[in-house]
Formats: sequence, C-alpha cells, structure tokens
Amino acid sequence: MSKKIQTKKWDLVPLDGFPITMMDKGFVGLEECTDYGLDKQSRRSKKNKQPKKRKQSETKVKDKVVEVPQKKIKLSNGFIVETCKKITPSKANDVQEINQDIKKSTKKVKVAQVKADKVKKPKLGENIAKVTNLTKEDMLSWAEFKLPEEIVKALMEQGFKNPTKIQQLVLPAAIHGRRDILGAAETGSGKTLAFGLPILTGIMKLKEKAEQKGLDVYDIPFKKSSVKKRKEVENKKEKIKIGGKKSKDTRNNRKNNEKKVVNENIKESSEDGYSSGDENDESLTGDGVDEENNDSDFIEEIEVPFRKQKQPEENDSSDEDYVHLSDMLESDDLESDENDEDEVSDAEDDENDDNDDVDENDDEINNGVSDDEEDNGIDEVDIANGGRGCVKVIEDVSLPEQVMMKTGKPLYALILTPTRELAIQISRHLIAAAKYTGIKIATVVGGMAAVKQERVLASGPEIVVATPGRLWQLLSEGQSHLMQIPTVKFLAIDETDRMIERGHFEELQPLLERLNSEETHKNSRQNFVFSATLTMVHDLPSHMKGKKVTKRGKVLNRKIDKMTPQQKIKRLVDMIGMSDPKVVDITTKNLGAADTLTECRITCSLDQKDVYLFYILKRHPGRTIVFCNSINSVKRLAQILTLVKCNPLPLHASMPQRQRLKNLERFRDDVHGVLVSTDVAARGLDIPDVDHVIHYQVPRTAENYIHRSGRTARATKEGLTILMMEPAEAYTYSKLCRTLNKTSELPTFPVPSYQISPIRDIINLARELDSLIIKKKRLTQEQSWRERAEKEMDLIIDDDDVISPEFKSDPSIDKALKTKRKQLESMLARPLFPKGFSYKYPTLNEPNALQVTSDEKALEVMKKAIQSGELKKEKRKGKNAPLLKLEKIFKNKKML
Ligand SMILES: Nc1ncnc2c1ncn2[C@@H]1O[C@H](COP(=O)(O)OP(=O)(O)OP(=O)(O)O)[C@@H](O)[C@H]1O
Repeated sequence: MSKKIQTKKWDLVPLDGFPITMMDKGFVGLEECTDYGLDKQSRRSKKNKQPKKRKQSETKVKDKVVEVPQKKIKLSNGFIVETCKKITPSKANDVQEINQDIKKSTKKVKVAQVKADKVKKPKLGENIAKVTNLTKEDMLSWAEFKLPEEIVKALMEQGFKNPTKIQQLVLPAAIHGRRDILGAAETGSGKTLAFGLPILTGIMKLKEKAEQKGLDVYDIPFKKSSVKKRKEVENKKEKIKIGGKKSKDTRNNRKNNEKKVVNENIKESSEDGYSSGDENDESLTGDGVDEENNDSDFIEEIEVPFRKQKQPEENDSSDEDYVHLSDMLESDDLESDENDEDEVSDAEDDENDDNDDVDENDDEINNGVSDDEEDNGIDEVDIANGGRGCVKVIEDVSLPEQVMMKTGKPLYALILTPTRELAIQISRHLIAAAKYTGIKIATVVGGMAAVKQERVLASGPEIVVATPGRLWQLLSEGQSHLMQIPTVKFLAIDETDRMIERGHFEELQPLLERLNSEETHKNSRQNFVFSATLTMVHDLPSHMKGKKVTKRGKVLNRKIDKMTPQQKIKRLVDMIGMSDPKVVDITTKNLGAADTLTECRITCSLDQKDVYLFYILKRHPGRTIVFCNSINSVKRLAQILTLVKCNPLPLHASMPQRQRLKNLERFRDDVHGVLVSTDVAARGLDIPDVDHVIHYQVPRTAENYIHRSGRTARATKEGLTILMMEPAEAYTYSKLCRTLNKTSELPTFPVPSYQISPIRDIINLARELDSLIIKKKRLTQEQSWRERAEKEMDLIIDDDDVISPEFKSDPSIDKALKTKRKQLESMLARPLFPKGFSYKYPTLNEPNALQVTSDEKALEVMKKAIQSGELKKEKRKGKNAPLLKLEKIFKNKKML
C-alpha cells in the first residue's frame, strides 16, 4: 500500500454476515476511506481555488469535527484497523454539498431572475404598465358618474383619462338608473368597462349600505329604480282611481299630485338606486308633499344619439336601412310575445341551417383538408378535457337541491363569456379596475385545473367570470359559492349574440333557468348584455327557401322567413329575463366594425392563397392575425408558414389551454408576430397594436367577419383587414356583403404581379416539403402502431407481413427531404425584395402602377390605393362630364 494511501483516514466496515470461507483465507476486515484529503489546503489542486465563502463554510465544518481515531492496529495481511468514537464525515462530501449549495443558490438566483422577468411580463389581458402622468384633475370627465375614488384611482393609473363613448352613455343609466343595459358598440370600444364599472360600483355601494344599516347584504331588498318607479306610479294611479273625484279641476290636481308623488318617491329612494326595506315602505306611504322636482335621475335616462347624422357626401343609403336597437325595442314586434313564437323558432332553425349550408360550401374552400373536428361550435370542444368544454349537450342533469345559501361571502356578480381567453382577459381588466376596492374576481373556465378554481371559489370572490361549460360542471357538483347564483345582483353576458346561438352553449339555457328561478331575485338583478353584433341576422340559406320535397315525395311550400333583428333581440331579452332595458346602440352603418378600420380583399385562386399570404407577411411585416375556418386549415397553414420561416403561432380549440395562452402572450410580445387561429380568437380578445387581420378563408357569418376584423383598429387606433377570396367562395362573400349592407365590393389590395413569381417558387417548394414530411410521419406512425400492436397482442407475424426495412425508413423520402430543405433554405436566404428595387410595378389586382416605398405599411399602401381609385372614378366622371352635358342639351332640344 502506498504511503499516500496509508496517510488517509480509514473506517471499519462491519462484516456481519460475511462468508466465513473468506475469513479462512486471511480476510479479516474491510475499511472504507473516509477522508481522501481532497480539501487539504496544502494541496495544489484546482479545488483549492475555491471562493472565500466556500472556504469559510469548510472551516466551519472542520470546527465541528473534533473526534480523532483512537487506536491503529496493523494486521498481518497489511490491512490497518482503527477504531474511533465517531465517524468523521468526509470533507469531500462536504465540498460536494457546498458545491451543491452553491449550485442551488445560483439556480435559485436564476429562478428568481426568471421569475422576476416573468413578473415583469404582463399576462394576457393585463395592461402593459404605462407610466401615466395623469393627476386627479385630469380625471374630471369621470366625475359625473360618481364612481368610487378607488376605481377612479385605478383608471388613472391605467391612463384612462376619458370614458369611451359607450361608457359615457351606459354609466349614468347603469349606475344611477340601475337599468338593465342592452349595449351595442363597435369592436374595441371599451364595452368591458361599460359593464365592469357599474358592477364594481354597485358592489361597493351594496357593501357600504349593508355596513351603514347593519344589514346582511343578502337582506337588502334590491330594487331596480326603473321597476320601482313603474310600480309606484301604478300604485298611485290605482289609489287615485279609487278615491278620486271626477271633476275636471280635480283631475288636473290629480295629475299634478301624481307627478309630485313620482318625484317624491324617487327622491326618497336612495340616490344610488339601492334601497333598504325601510326606505321602500316609506316611499310607498308618501302622501305627495310638495317638493321641488330636483331629482330626475331615475325618471328618464340620458338621450342617446342613436342615429349617426348622414353626411351629405355619403351617397350610399346603407345607414338609412339600418335598424338600430332602439328602434327594435320600441317596435310592436317586441311587445307581442306569443304570436311570433313559431316564427322565432323557425328563424332559429334557419340560423343553424344557415351554418350547415355554409359548411357544405366550406368543404370546397378549405384547401382540400377535411375538417372533421370543425366547427359550428365544435371548435370549442376541449379534447384534452375529455370533450368537456363549451359545447356539451345537457341531458337530464339534476342539480343539487336549490337552497338559498348564505355563506357570509355573497356572490354579487356573474359574467359569462363564450371563450376561455376572453373570460381570462375580462377578469384581468376587472382586476385592474378593482385594484383598490378589495373586490375579488375569480375566473372559472375549462381546460384548467378545476381543483384550483374550486379553491379560489371557496375564498368567496364577489365576482365570477366564467365560460358556461365549466361553470355548469362546478354548479352540478354543488360548489357552495356558486349555489348563490340565483341571488346574484348583477349578470353580464358578453358577446351575447354568440352565447345564445342555438347549439353552441347548451349549458346556457339551464344556467339561465337557474338564474331566473326566483322571481324576486330575477326582478332585482341588474343585467348587462353586450356585443358589437347584437342585431345582425343572416340571410336564409338557399335550401331553406322556396319549396321542400319530403322523403315521401310530397312538395311543401315553406313559409320560412328570415329572423328579424327585432325577433332576435326579443328572444334575447326574454331568455335573460331583462326588464325595461336601456338601449345603448352606437353602432353605425359599419355594423359593429370600427370607423378606423380599413377593409380590402385579395381575389386569387385557392392554390395562390398561400403565396399571397406569404407576400403580405414578408412585404408588410407587422403584428398579424390570420383567421381560418377550421382547425385543420390552421394546422396546415402553420406548418407551411413554419417551413418558410414566418414563425407562426397556432391557436385552436384542440390545443392544450396552457399552450393557447402561451401563444397568445408570445404573439402579444412580438411586433412581427403571426397568429394563425380559428374563430376561437375572433371575439373580444384585446391584444394591443395588431396591424393586420387576414381572413384566409371567407368567414362563415357576417358576425365572424366583424369580430375577426375587430382584433385590429381597437381603441381609436387604425388597422387593416384583408379578406382572401377564391372563386368557390364567391357565394359566401356575396352573402357576407349583403348582410353587412355593403353597397360596393371591398376594394382590392394592390399586389405586384412580378413580385409574386419568386414567392410562388418558395411556397411550392415548401408545400412539396410539407407533403414529404406528412408522408414520413405517416410511415413512422404506421410502423410504430404495428410494432405496438404486435407487442400488446403477442402476435407472431408471417414473413410476408413483416415490413421490409427499406419501407420502414424509405431512404428516398429522407433524401428528398434533405435536398428540398437545403433548396428552400437557400431560396429563403436570398432577399425577397432586393434593395434598389424601384417599387414601381404593375399590379395584378390593380392594373395601374402604384408608387410604394420600401418601408411602407400595408395600411398606407391600401389607403393610397383607395385614394387613387377614388381619384380615377372622379377623373372618369370628369372626362364624361362634357359628353353628358352635350347629351343633356341634345335631349332638351329634342323635347322642344
Ligand atoms: N376609458 C378608456 N380609455 C382608454 N382606453 C380604454 C378605456 N376603456 C377601455 N379602454 C381600452 O380599450 C381597449 C378595448 O376595450 P374592450 O376590450 O373593452 O373593447 P370591446 O368593446 O369589449 O371590444 P370587443 O367588441 O372586441 O370585445 C382595451 O385595451 C381597454 O383597456
């Protein structure tokens, strides 16, 4: 044994159970080296160059070890046996531990850093922290709504100096009038806070009232002033009828009295529209003492400028034909209820069949990819969650017995949305506004752990923002906080038209039944119904019109009419249980699209769509959403765009929820991000500064067109939407234009024809590569499936059935893949739009040359094109003017 080894510290290893035979051969014992001396200061090893900190901790360890070996016995066979009271832990291990400690601490620092980075990054729906220099004085335009200070402070921090138009019109009626609201305004106009602020304010006032009066919130008789006002007037009328005299004079007096009583009662009701039981009683017994009519808050709401004044230069009459919500609610259509039941349900059928019809059509337009999962609501199915998502057929579900739950933490408000992302976004918008109020908001959506959501619900949040599927699930399981749903004081349904579409949210009907199960609570609940497309109705599909031949060959004359907007709204009001809703409709002839949106189209063959899309993405980079009609189209397009290095972020309903949110956040953080999505992202998503929305396929409904397009041009910003259309989509396109009251076609986006050919080569190559990849994938899948099946079933395969090795990994495919990949890489490495390029070109869609500078935005290009188109029209008119004049003179002469 070398000297080196001898100097080491050795420890005895017990030999219990060791074979005796070995002992016979002179084997007496075993020792283990407990100290390799790696930490010795004298040694010139790299390990000696340890940071100070490490050395310190080592010395500490050293200090701890005081035991030294007591006896050393050298055995005849050369082994050394030594005894010691305590085993000194190896310093080598210490070093290791220390190293681990250091690693751990650096890891911790890194994790903390990553966490800090994450903290800095706002989540979806969170406002990117702006530094606003707003002061309290700047917020004066909010003063008239008497919002609580805490809310104004939060709005100030977000830089919301003024209310948006819809907020301006909704807040007085909602906060002071406590009216139900039917709100329609263009996309991106701030509808979320138009219902969010009254809800937050209402909750704060309710809490305050309960505290002041020492009442339980549950016990506050919660009357809507509008309902109360009507009842009071009716009561008074009744009283006067019984006891009043018939003379003219007294009738006049009575009229005056009536007026006074109304005013007085209104004055007596609390200013905020919430009343305690005492107040209510007092008001009913009021004798009509003369008082000044100084509180007209609840008598009439602020007049809403419903109709946009027609500009003299506007020569289309679309706004004339446009029926506003206010017109609808005043119309007789809404007042009659029973007679039009059948018509309504027929019209509903049509709406559904309309979709079916388009589906048939759509099979031709989805690039030949079959859309099994698609859509008609199926887009909402959460496959990862066992199909449990927004679409579920409710059959004989018995809910736990309805009991009036008093958990001590009332559920004040329920907000329903059609998609999970929207629910999350709304929650975050409300959380930001409620920052200083202490109001808690919970999000209940599918695709995420239900347990977590249950835990949050157990803490008793005042507001729940939910999608119908998960909400119904938790309610069915008897979640105690949700059992208070029938007593909620506020209900908001965002994107309501989508929510009530038949076949889309089967859970909504039973949910509404549950919400409306108690008449008193239903009547006192304040309802908010919002969408940009509340009034839009579709044309009947062709197969629904005219005659129908039954299976037995009988010819039926169908009397199916298109659902009127009035019927649609009436159905909605009835379904939700609204009473005397205040209508705020500020949509214009654009039918829900923002005024700042520039619309255009690209007409090309189906085969060319990818080419034109690639051109737009490369030539005009910017934050772009590409909408497809089906999940399969999204997958295919995302694959092609990945191959041509556009870094697309796919988004569709069969993706895991986490990935969906991640992709949305990545998209938000990338100024050149490309989101390829189904209509799951069409509604409500508020991603700032989206430059372009591209409809890769003509959307199935006009609503979808409006909502998809509304992802750009938000909150007064400008944006561009491009509709890509191939010949087979012409019918859907014309239907879309009809529903949108378009009197002229969408203008064409200018694309230079000669710039397209190199791009076409790239796309063709990418497609070839894509089909090779799919082929290879299929082969691999098939092979692994066979192998698994063989294993599982313990099959013995005939020689004939064995896959030949060259078929297993087709070398020709691999080779072709390699070459094509290389080819594509080199093509992509070349500049697509070389410098020095004049940018003067004849365009395919716009035959006249256009001046485009290299860094021009697509929006600018389009605006120029529209302008030059207008100019040309004017010119043409100008050119023909003398001729027309002559013709007129000639005609006049003839007449004479
Ligand atoms: N008073 C305000 N001042 C400035 N910005 C506001 C104000 N209110 C809301 N916003 C911002 O406007 C944007 C659009 O708001 P919101 O998402 O509520 O629009 P929306 O009308 O619901 O749109 P959509 O119809 O697409 O759902 C959001 O980024 C929001 O933060």
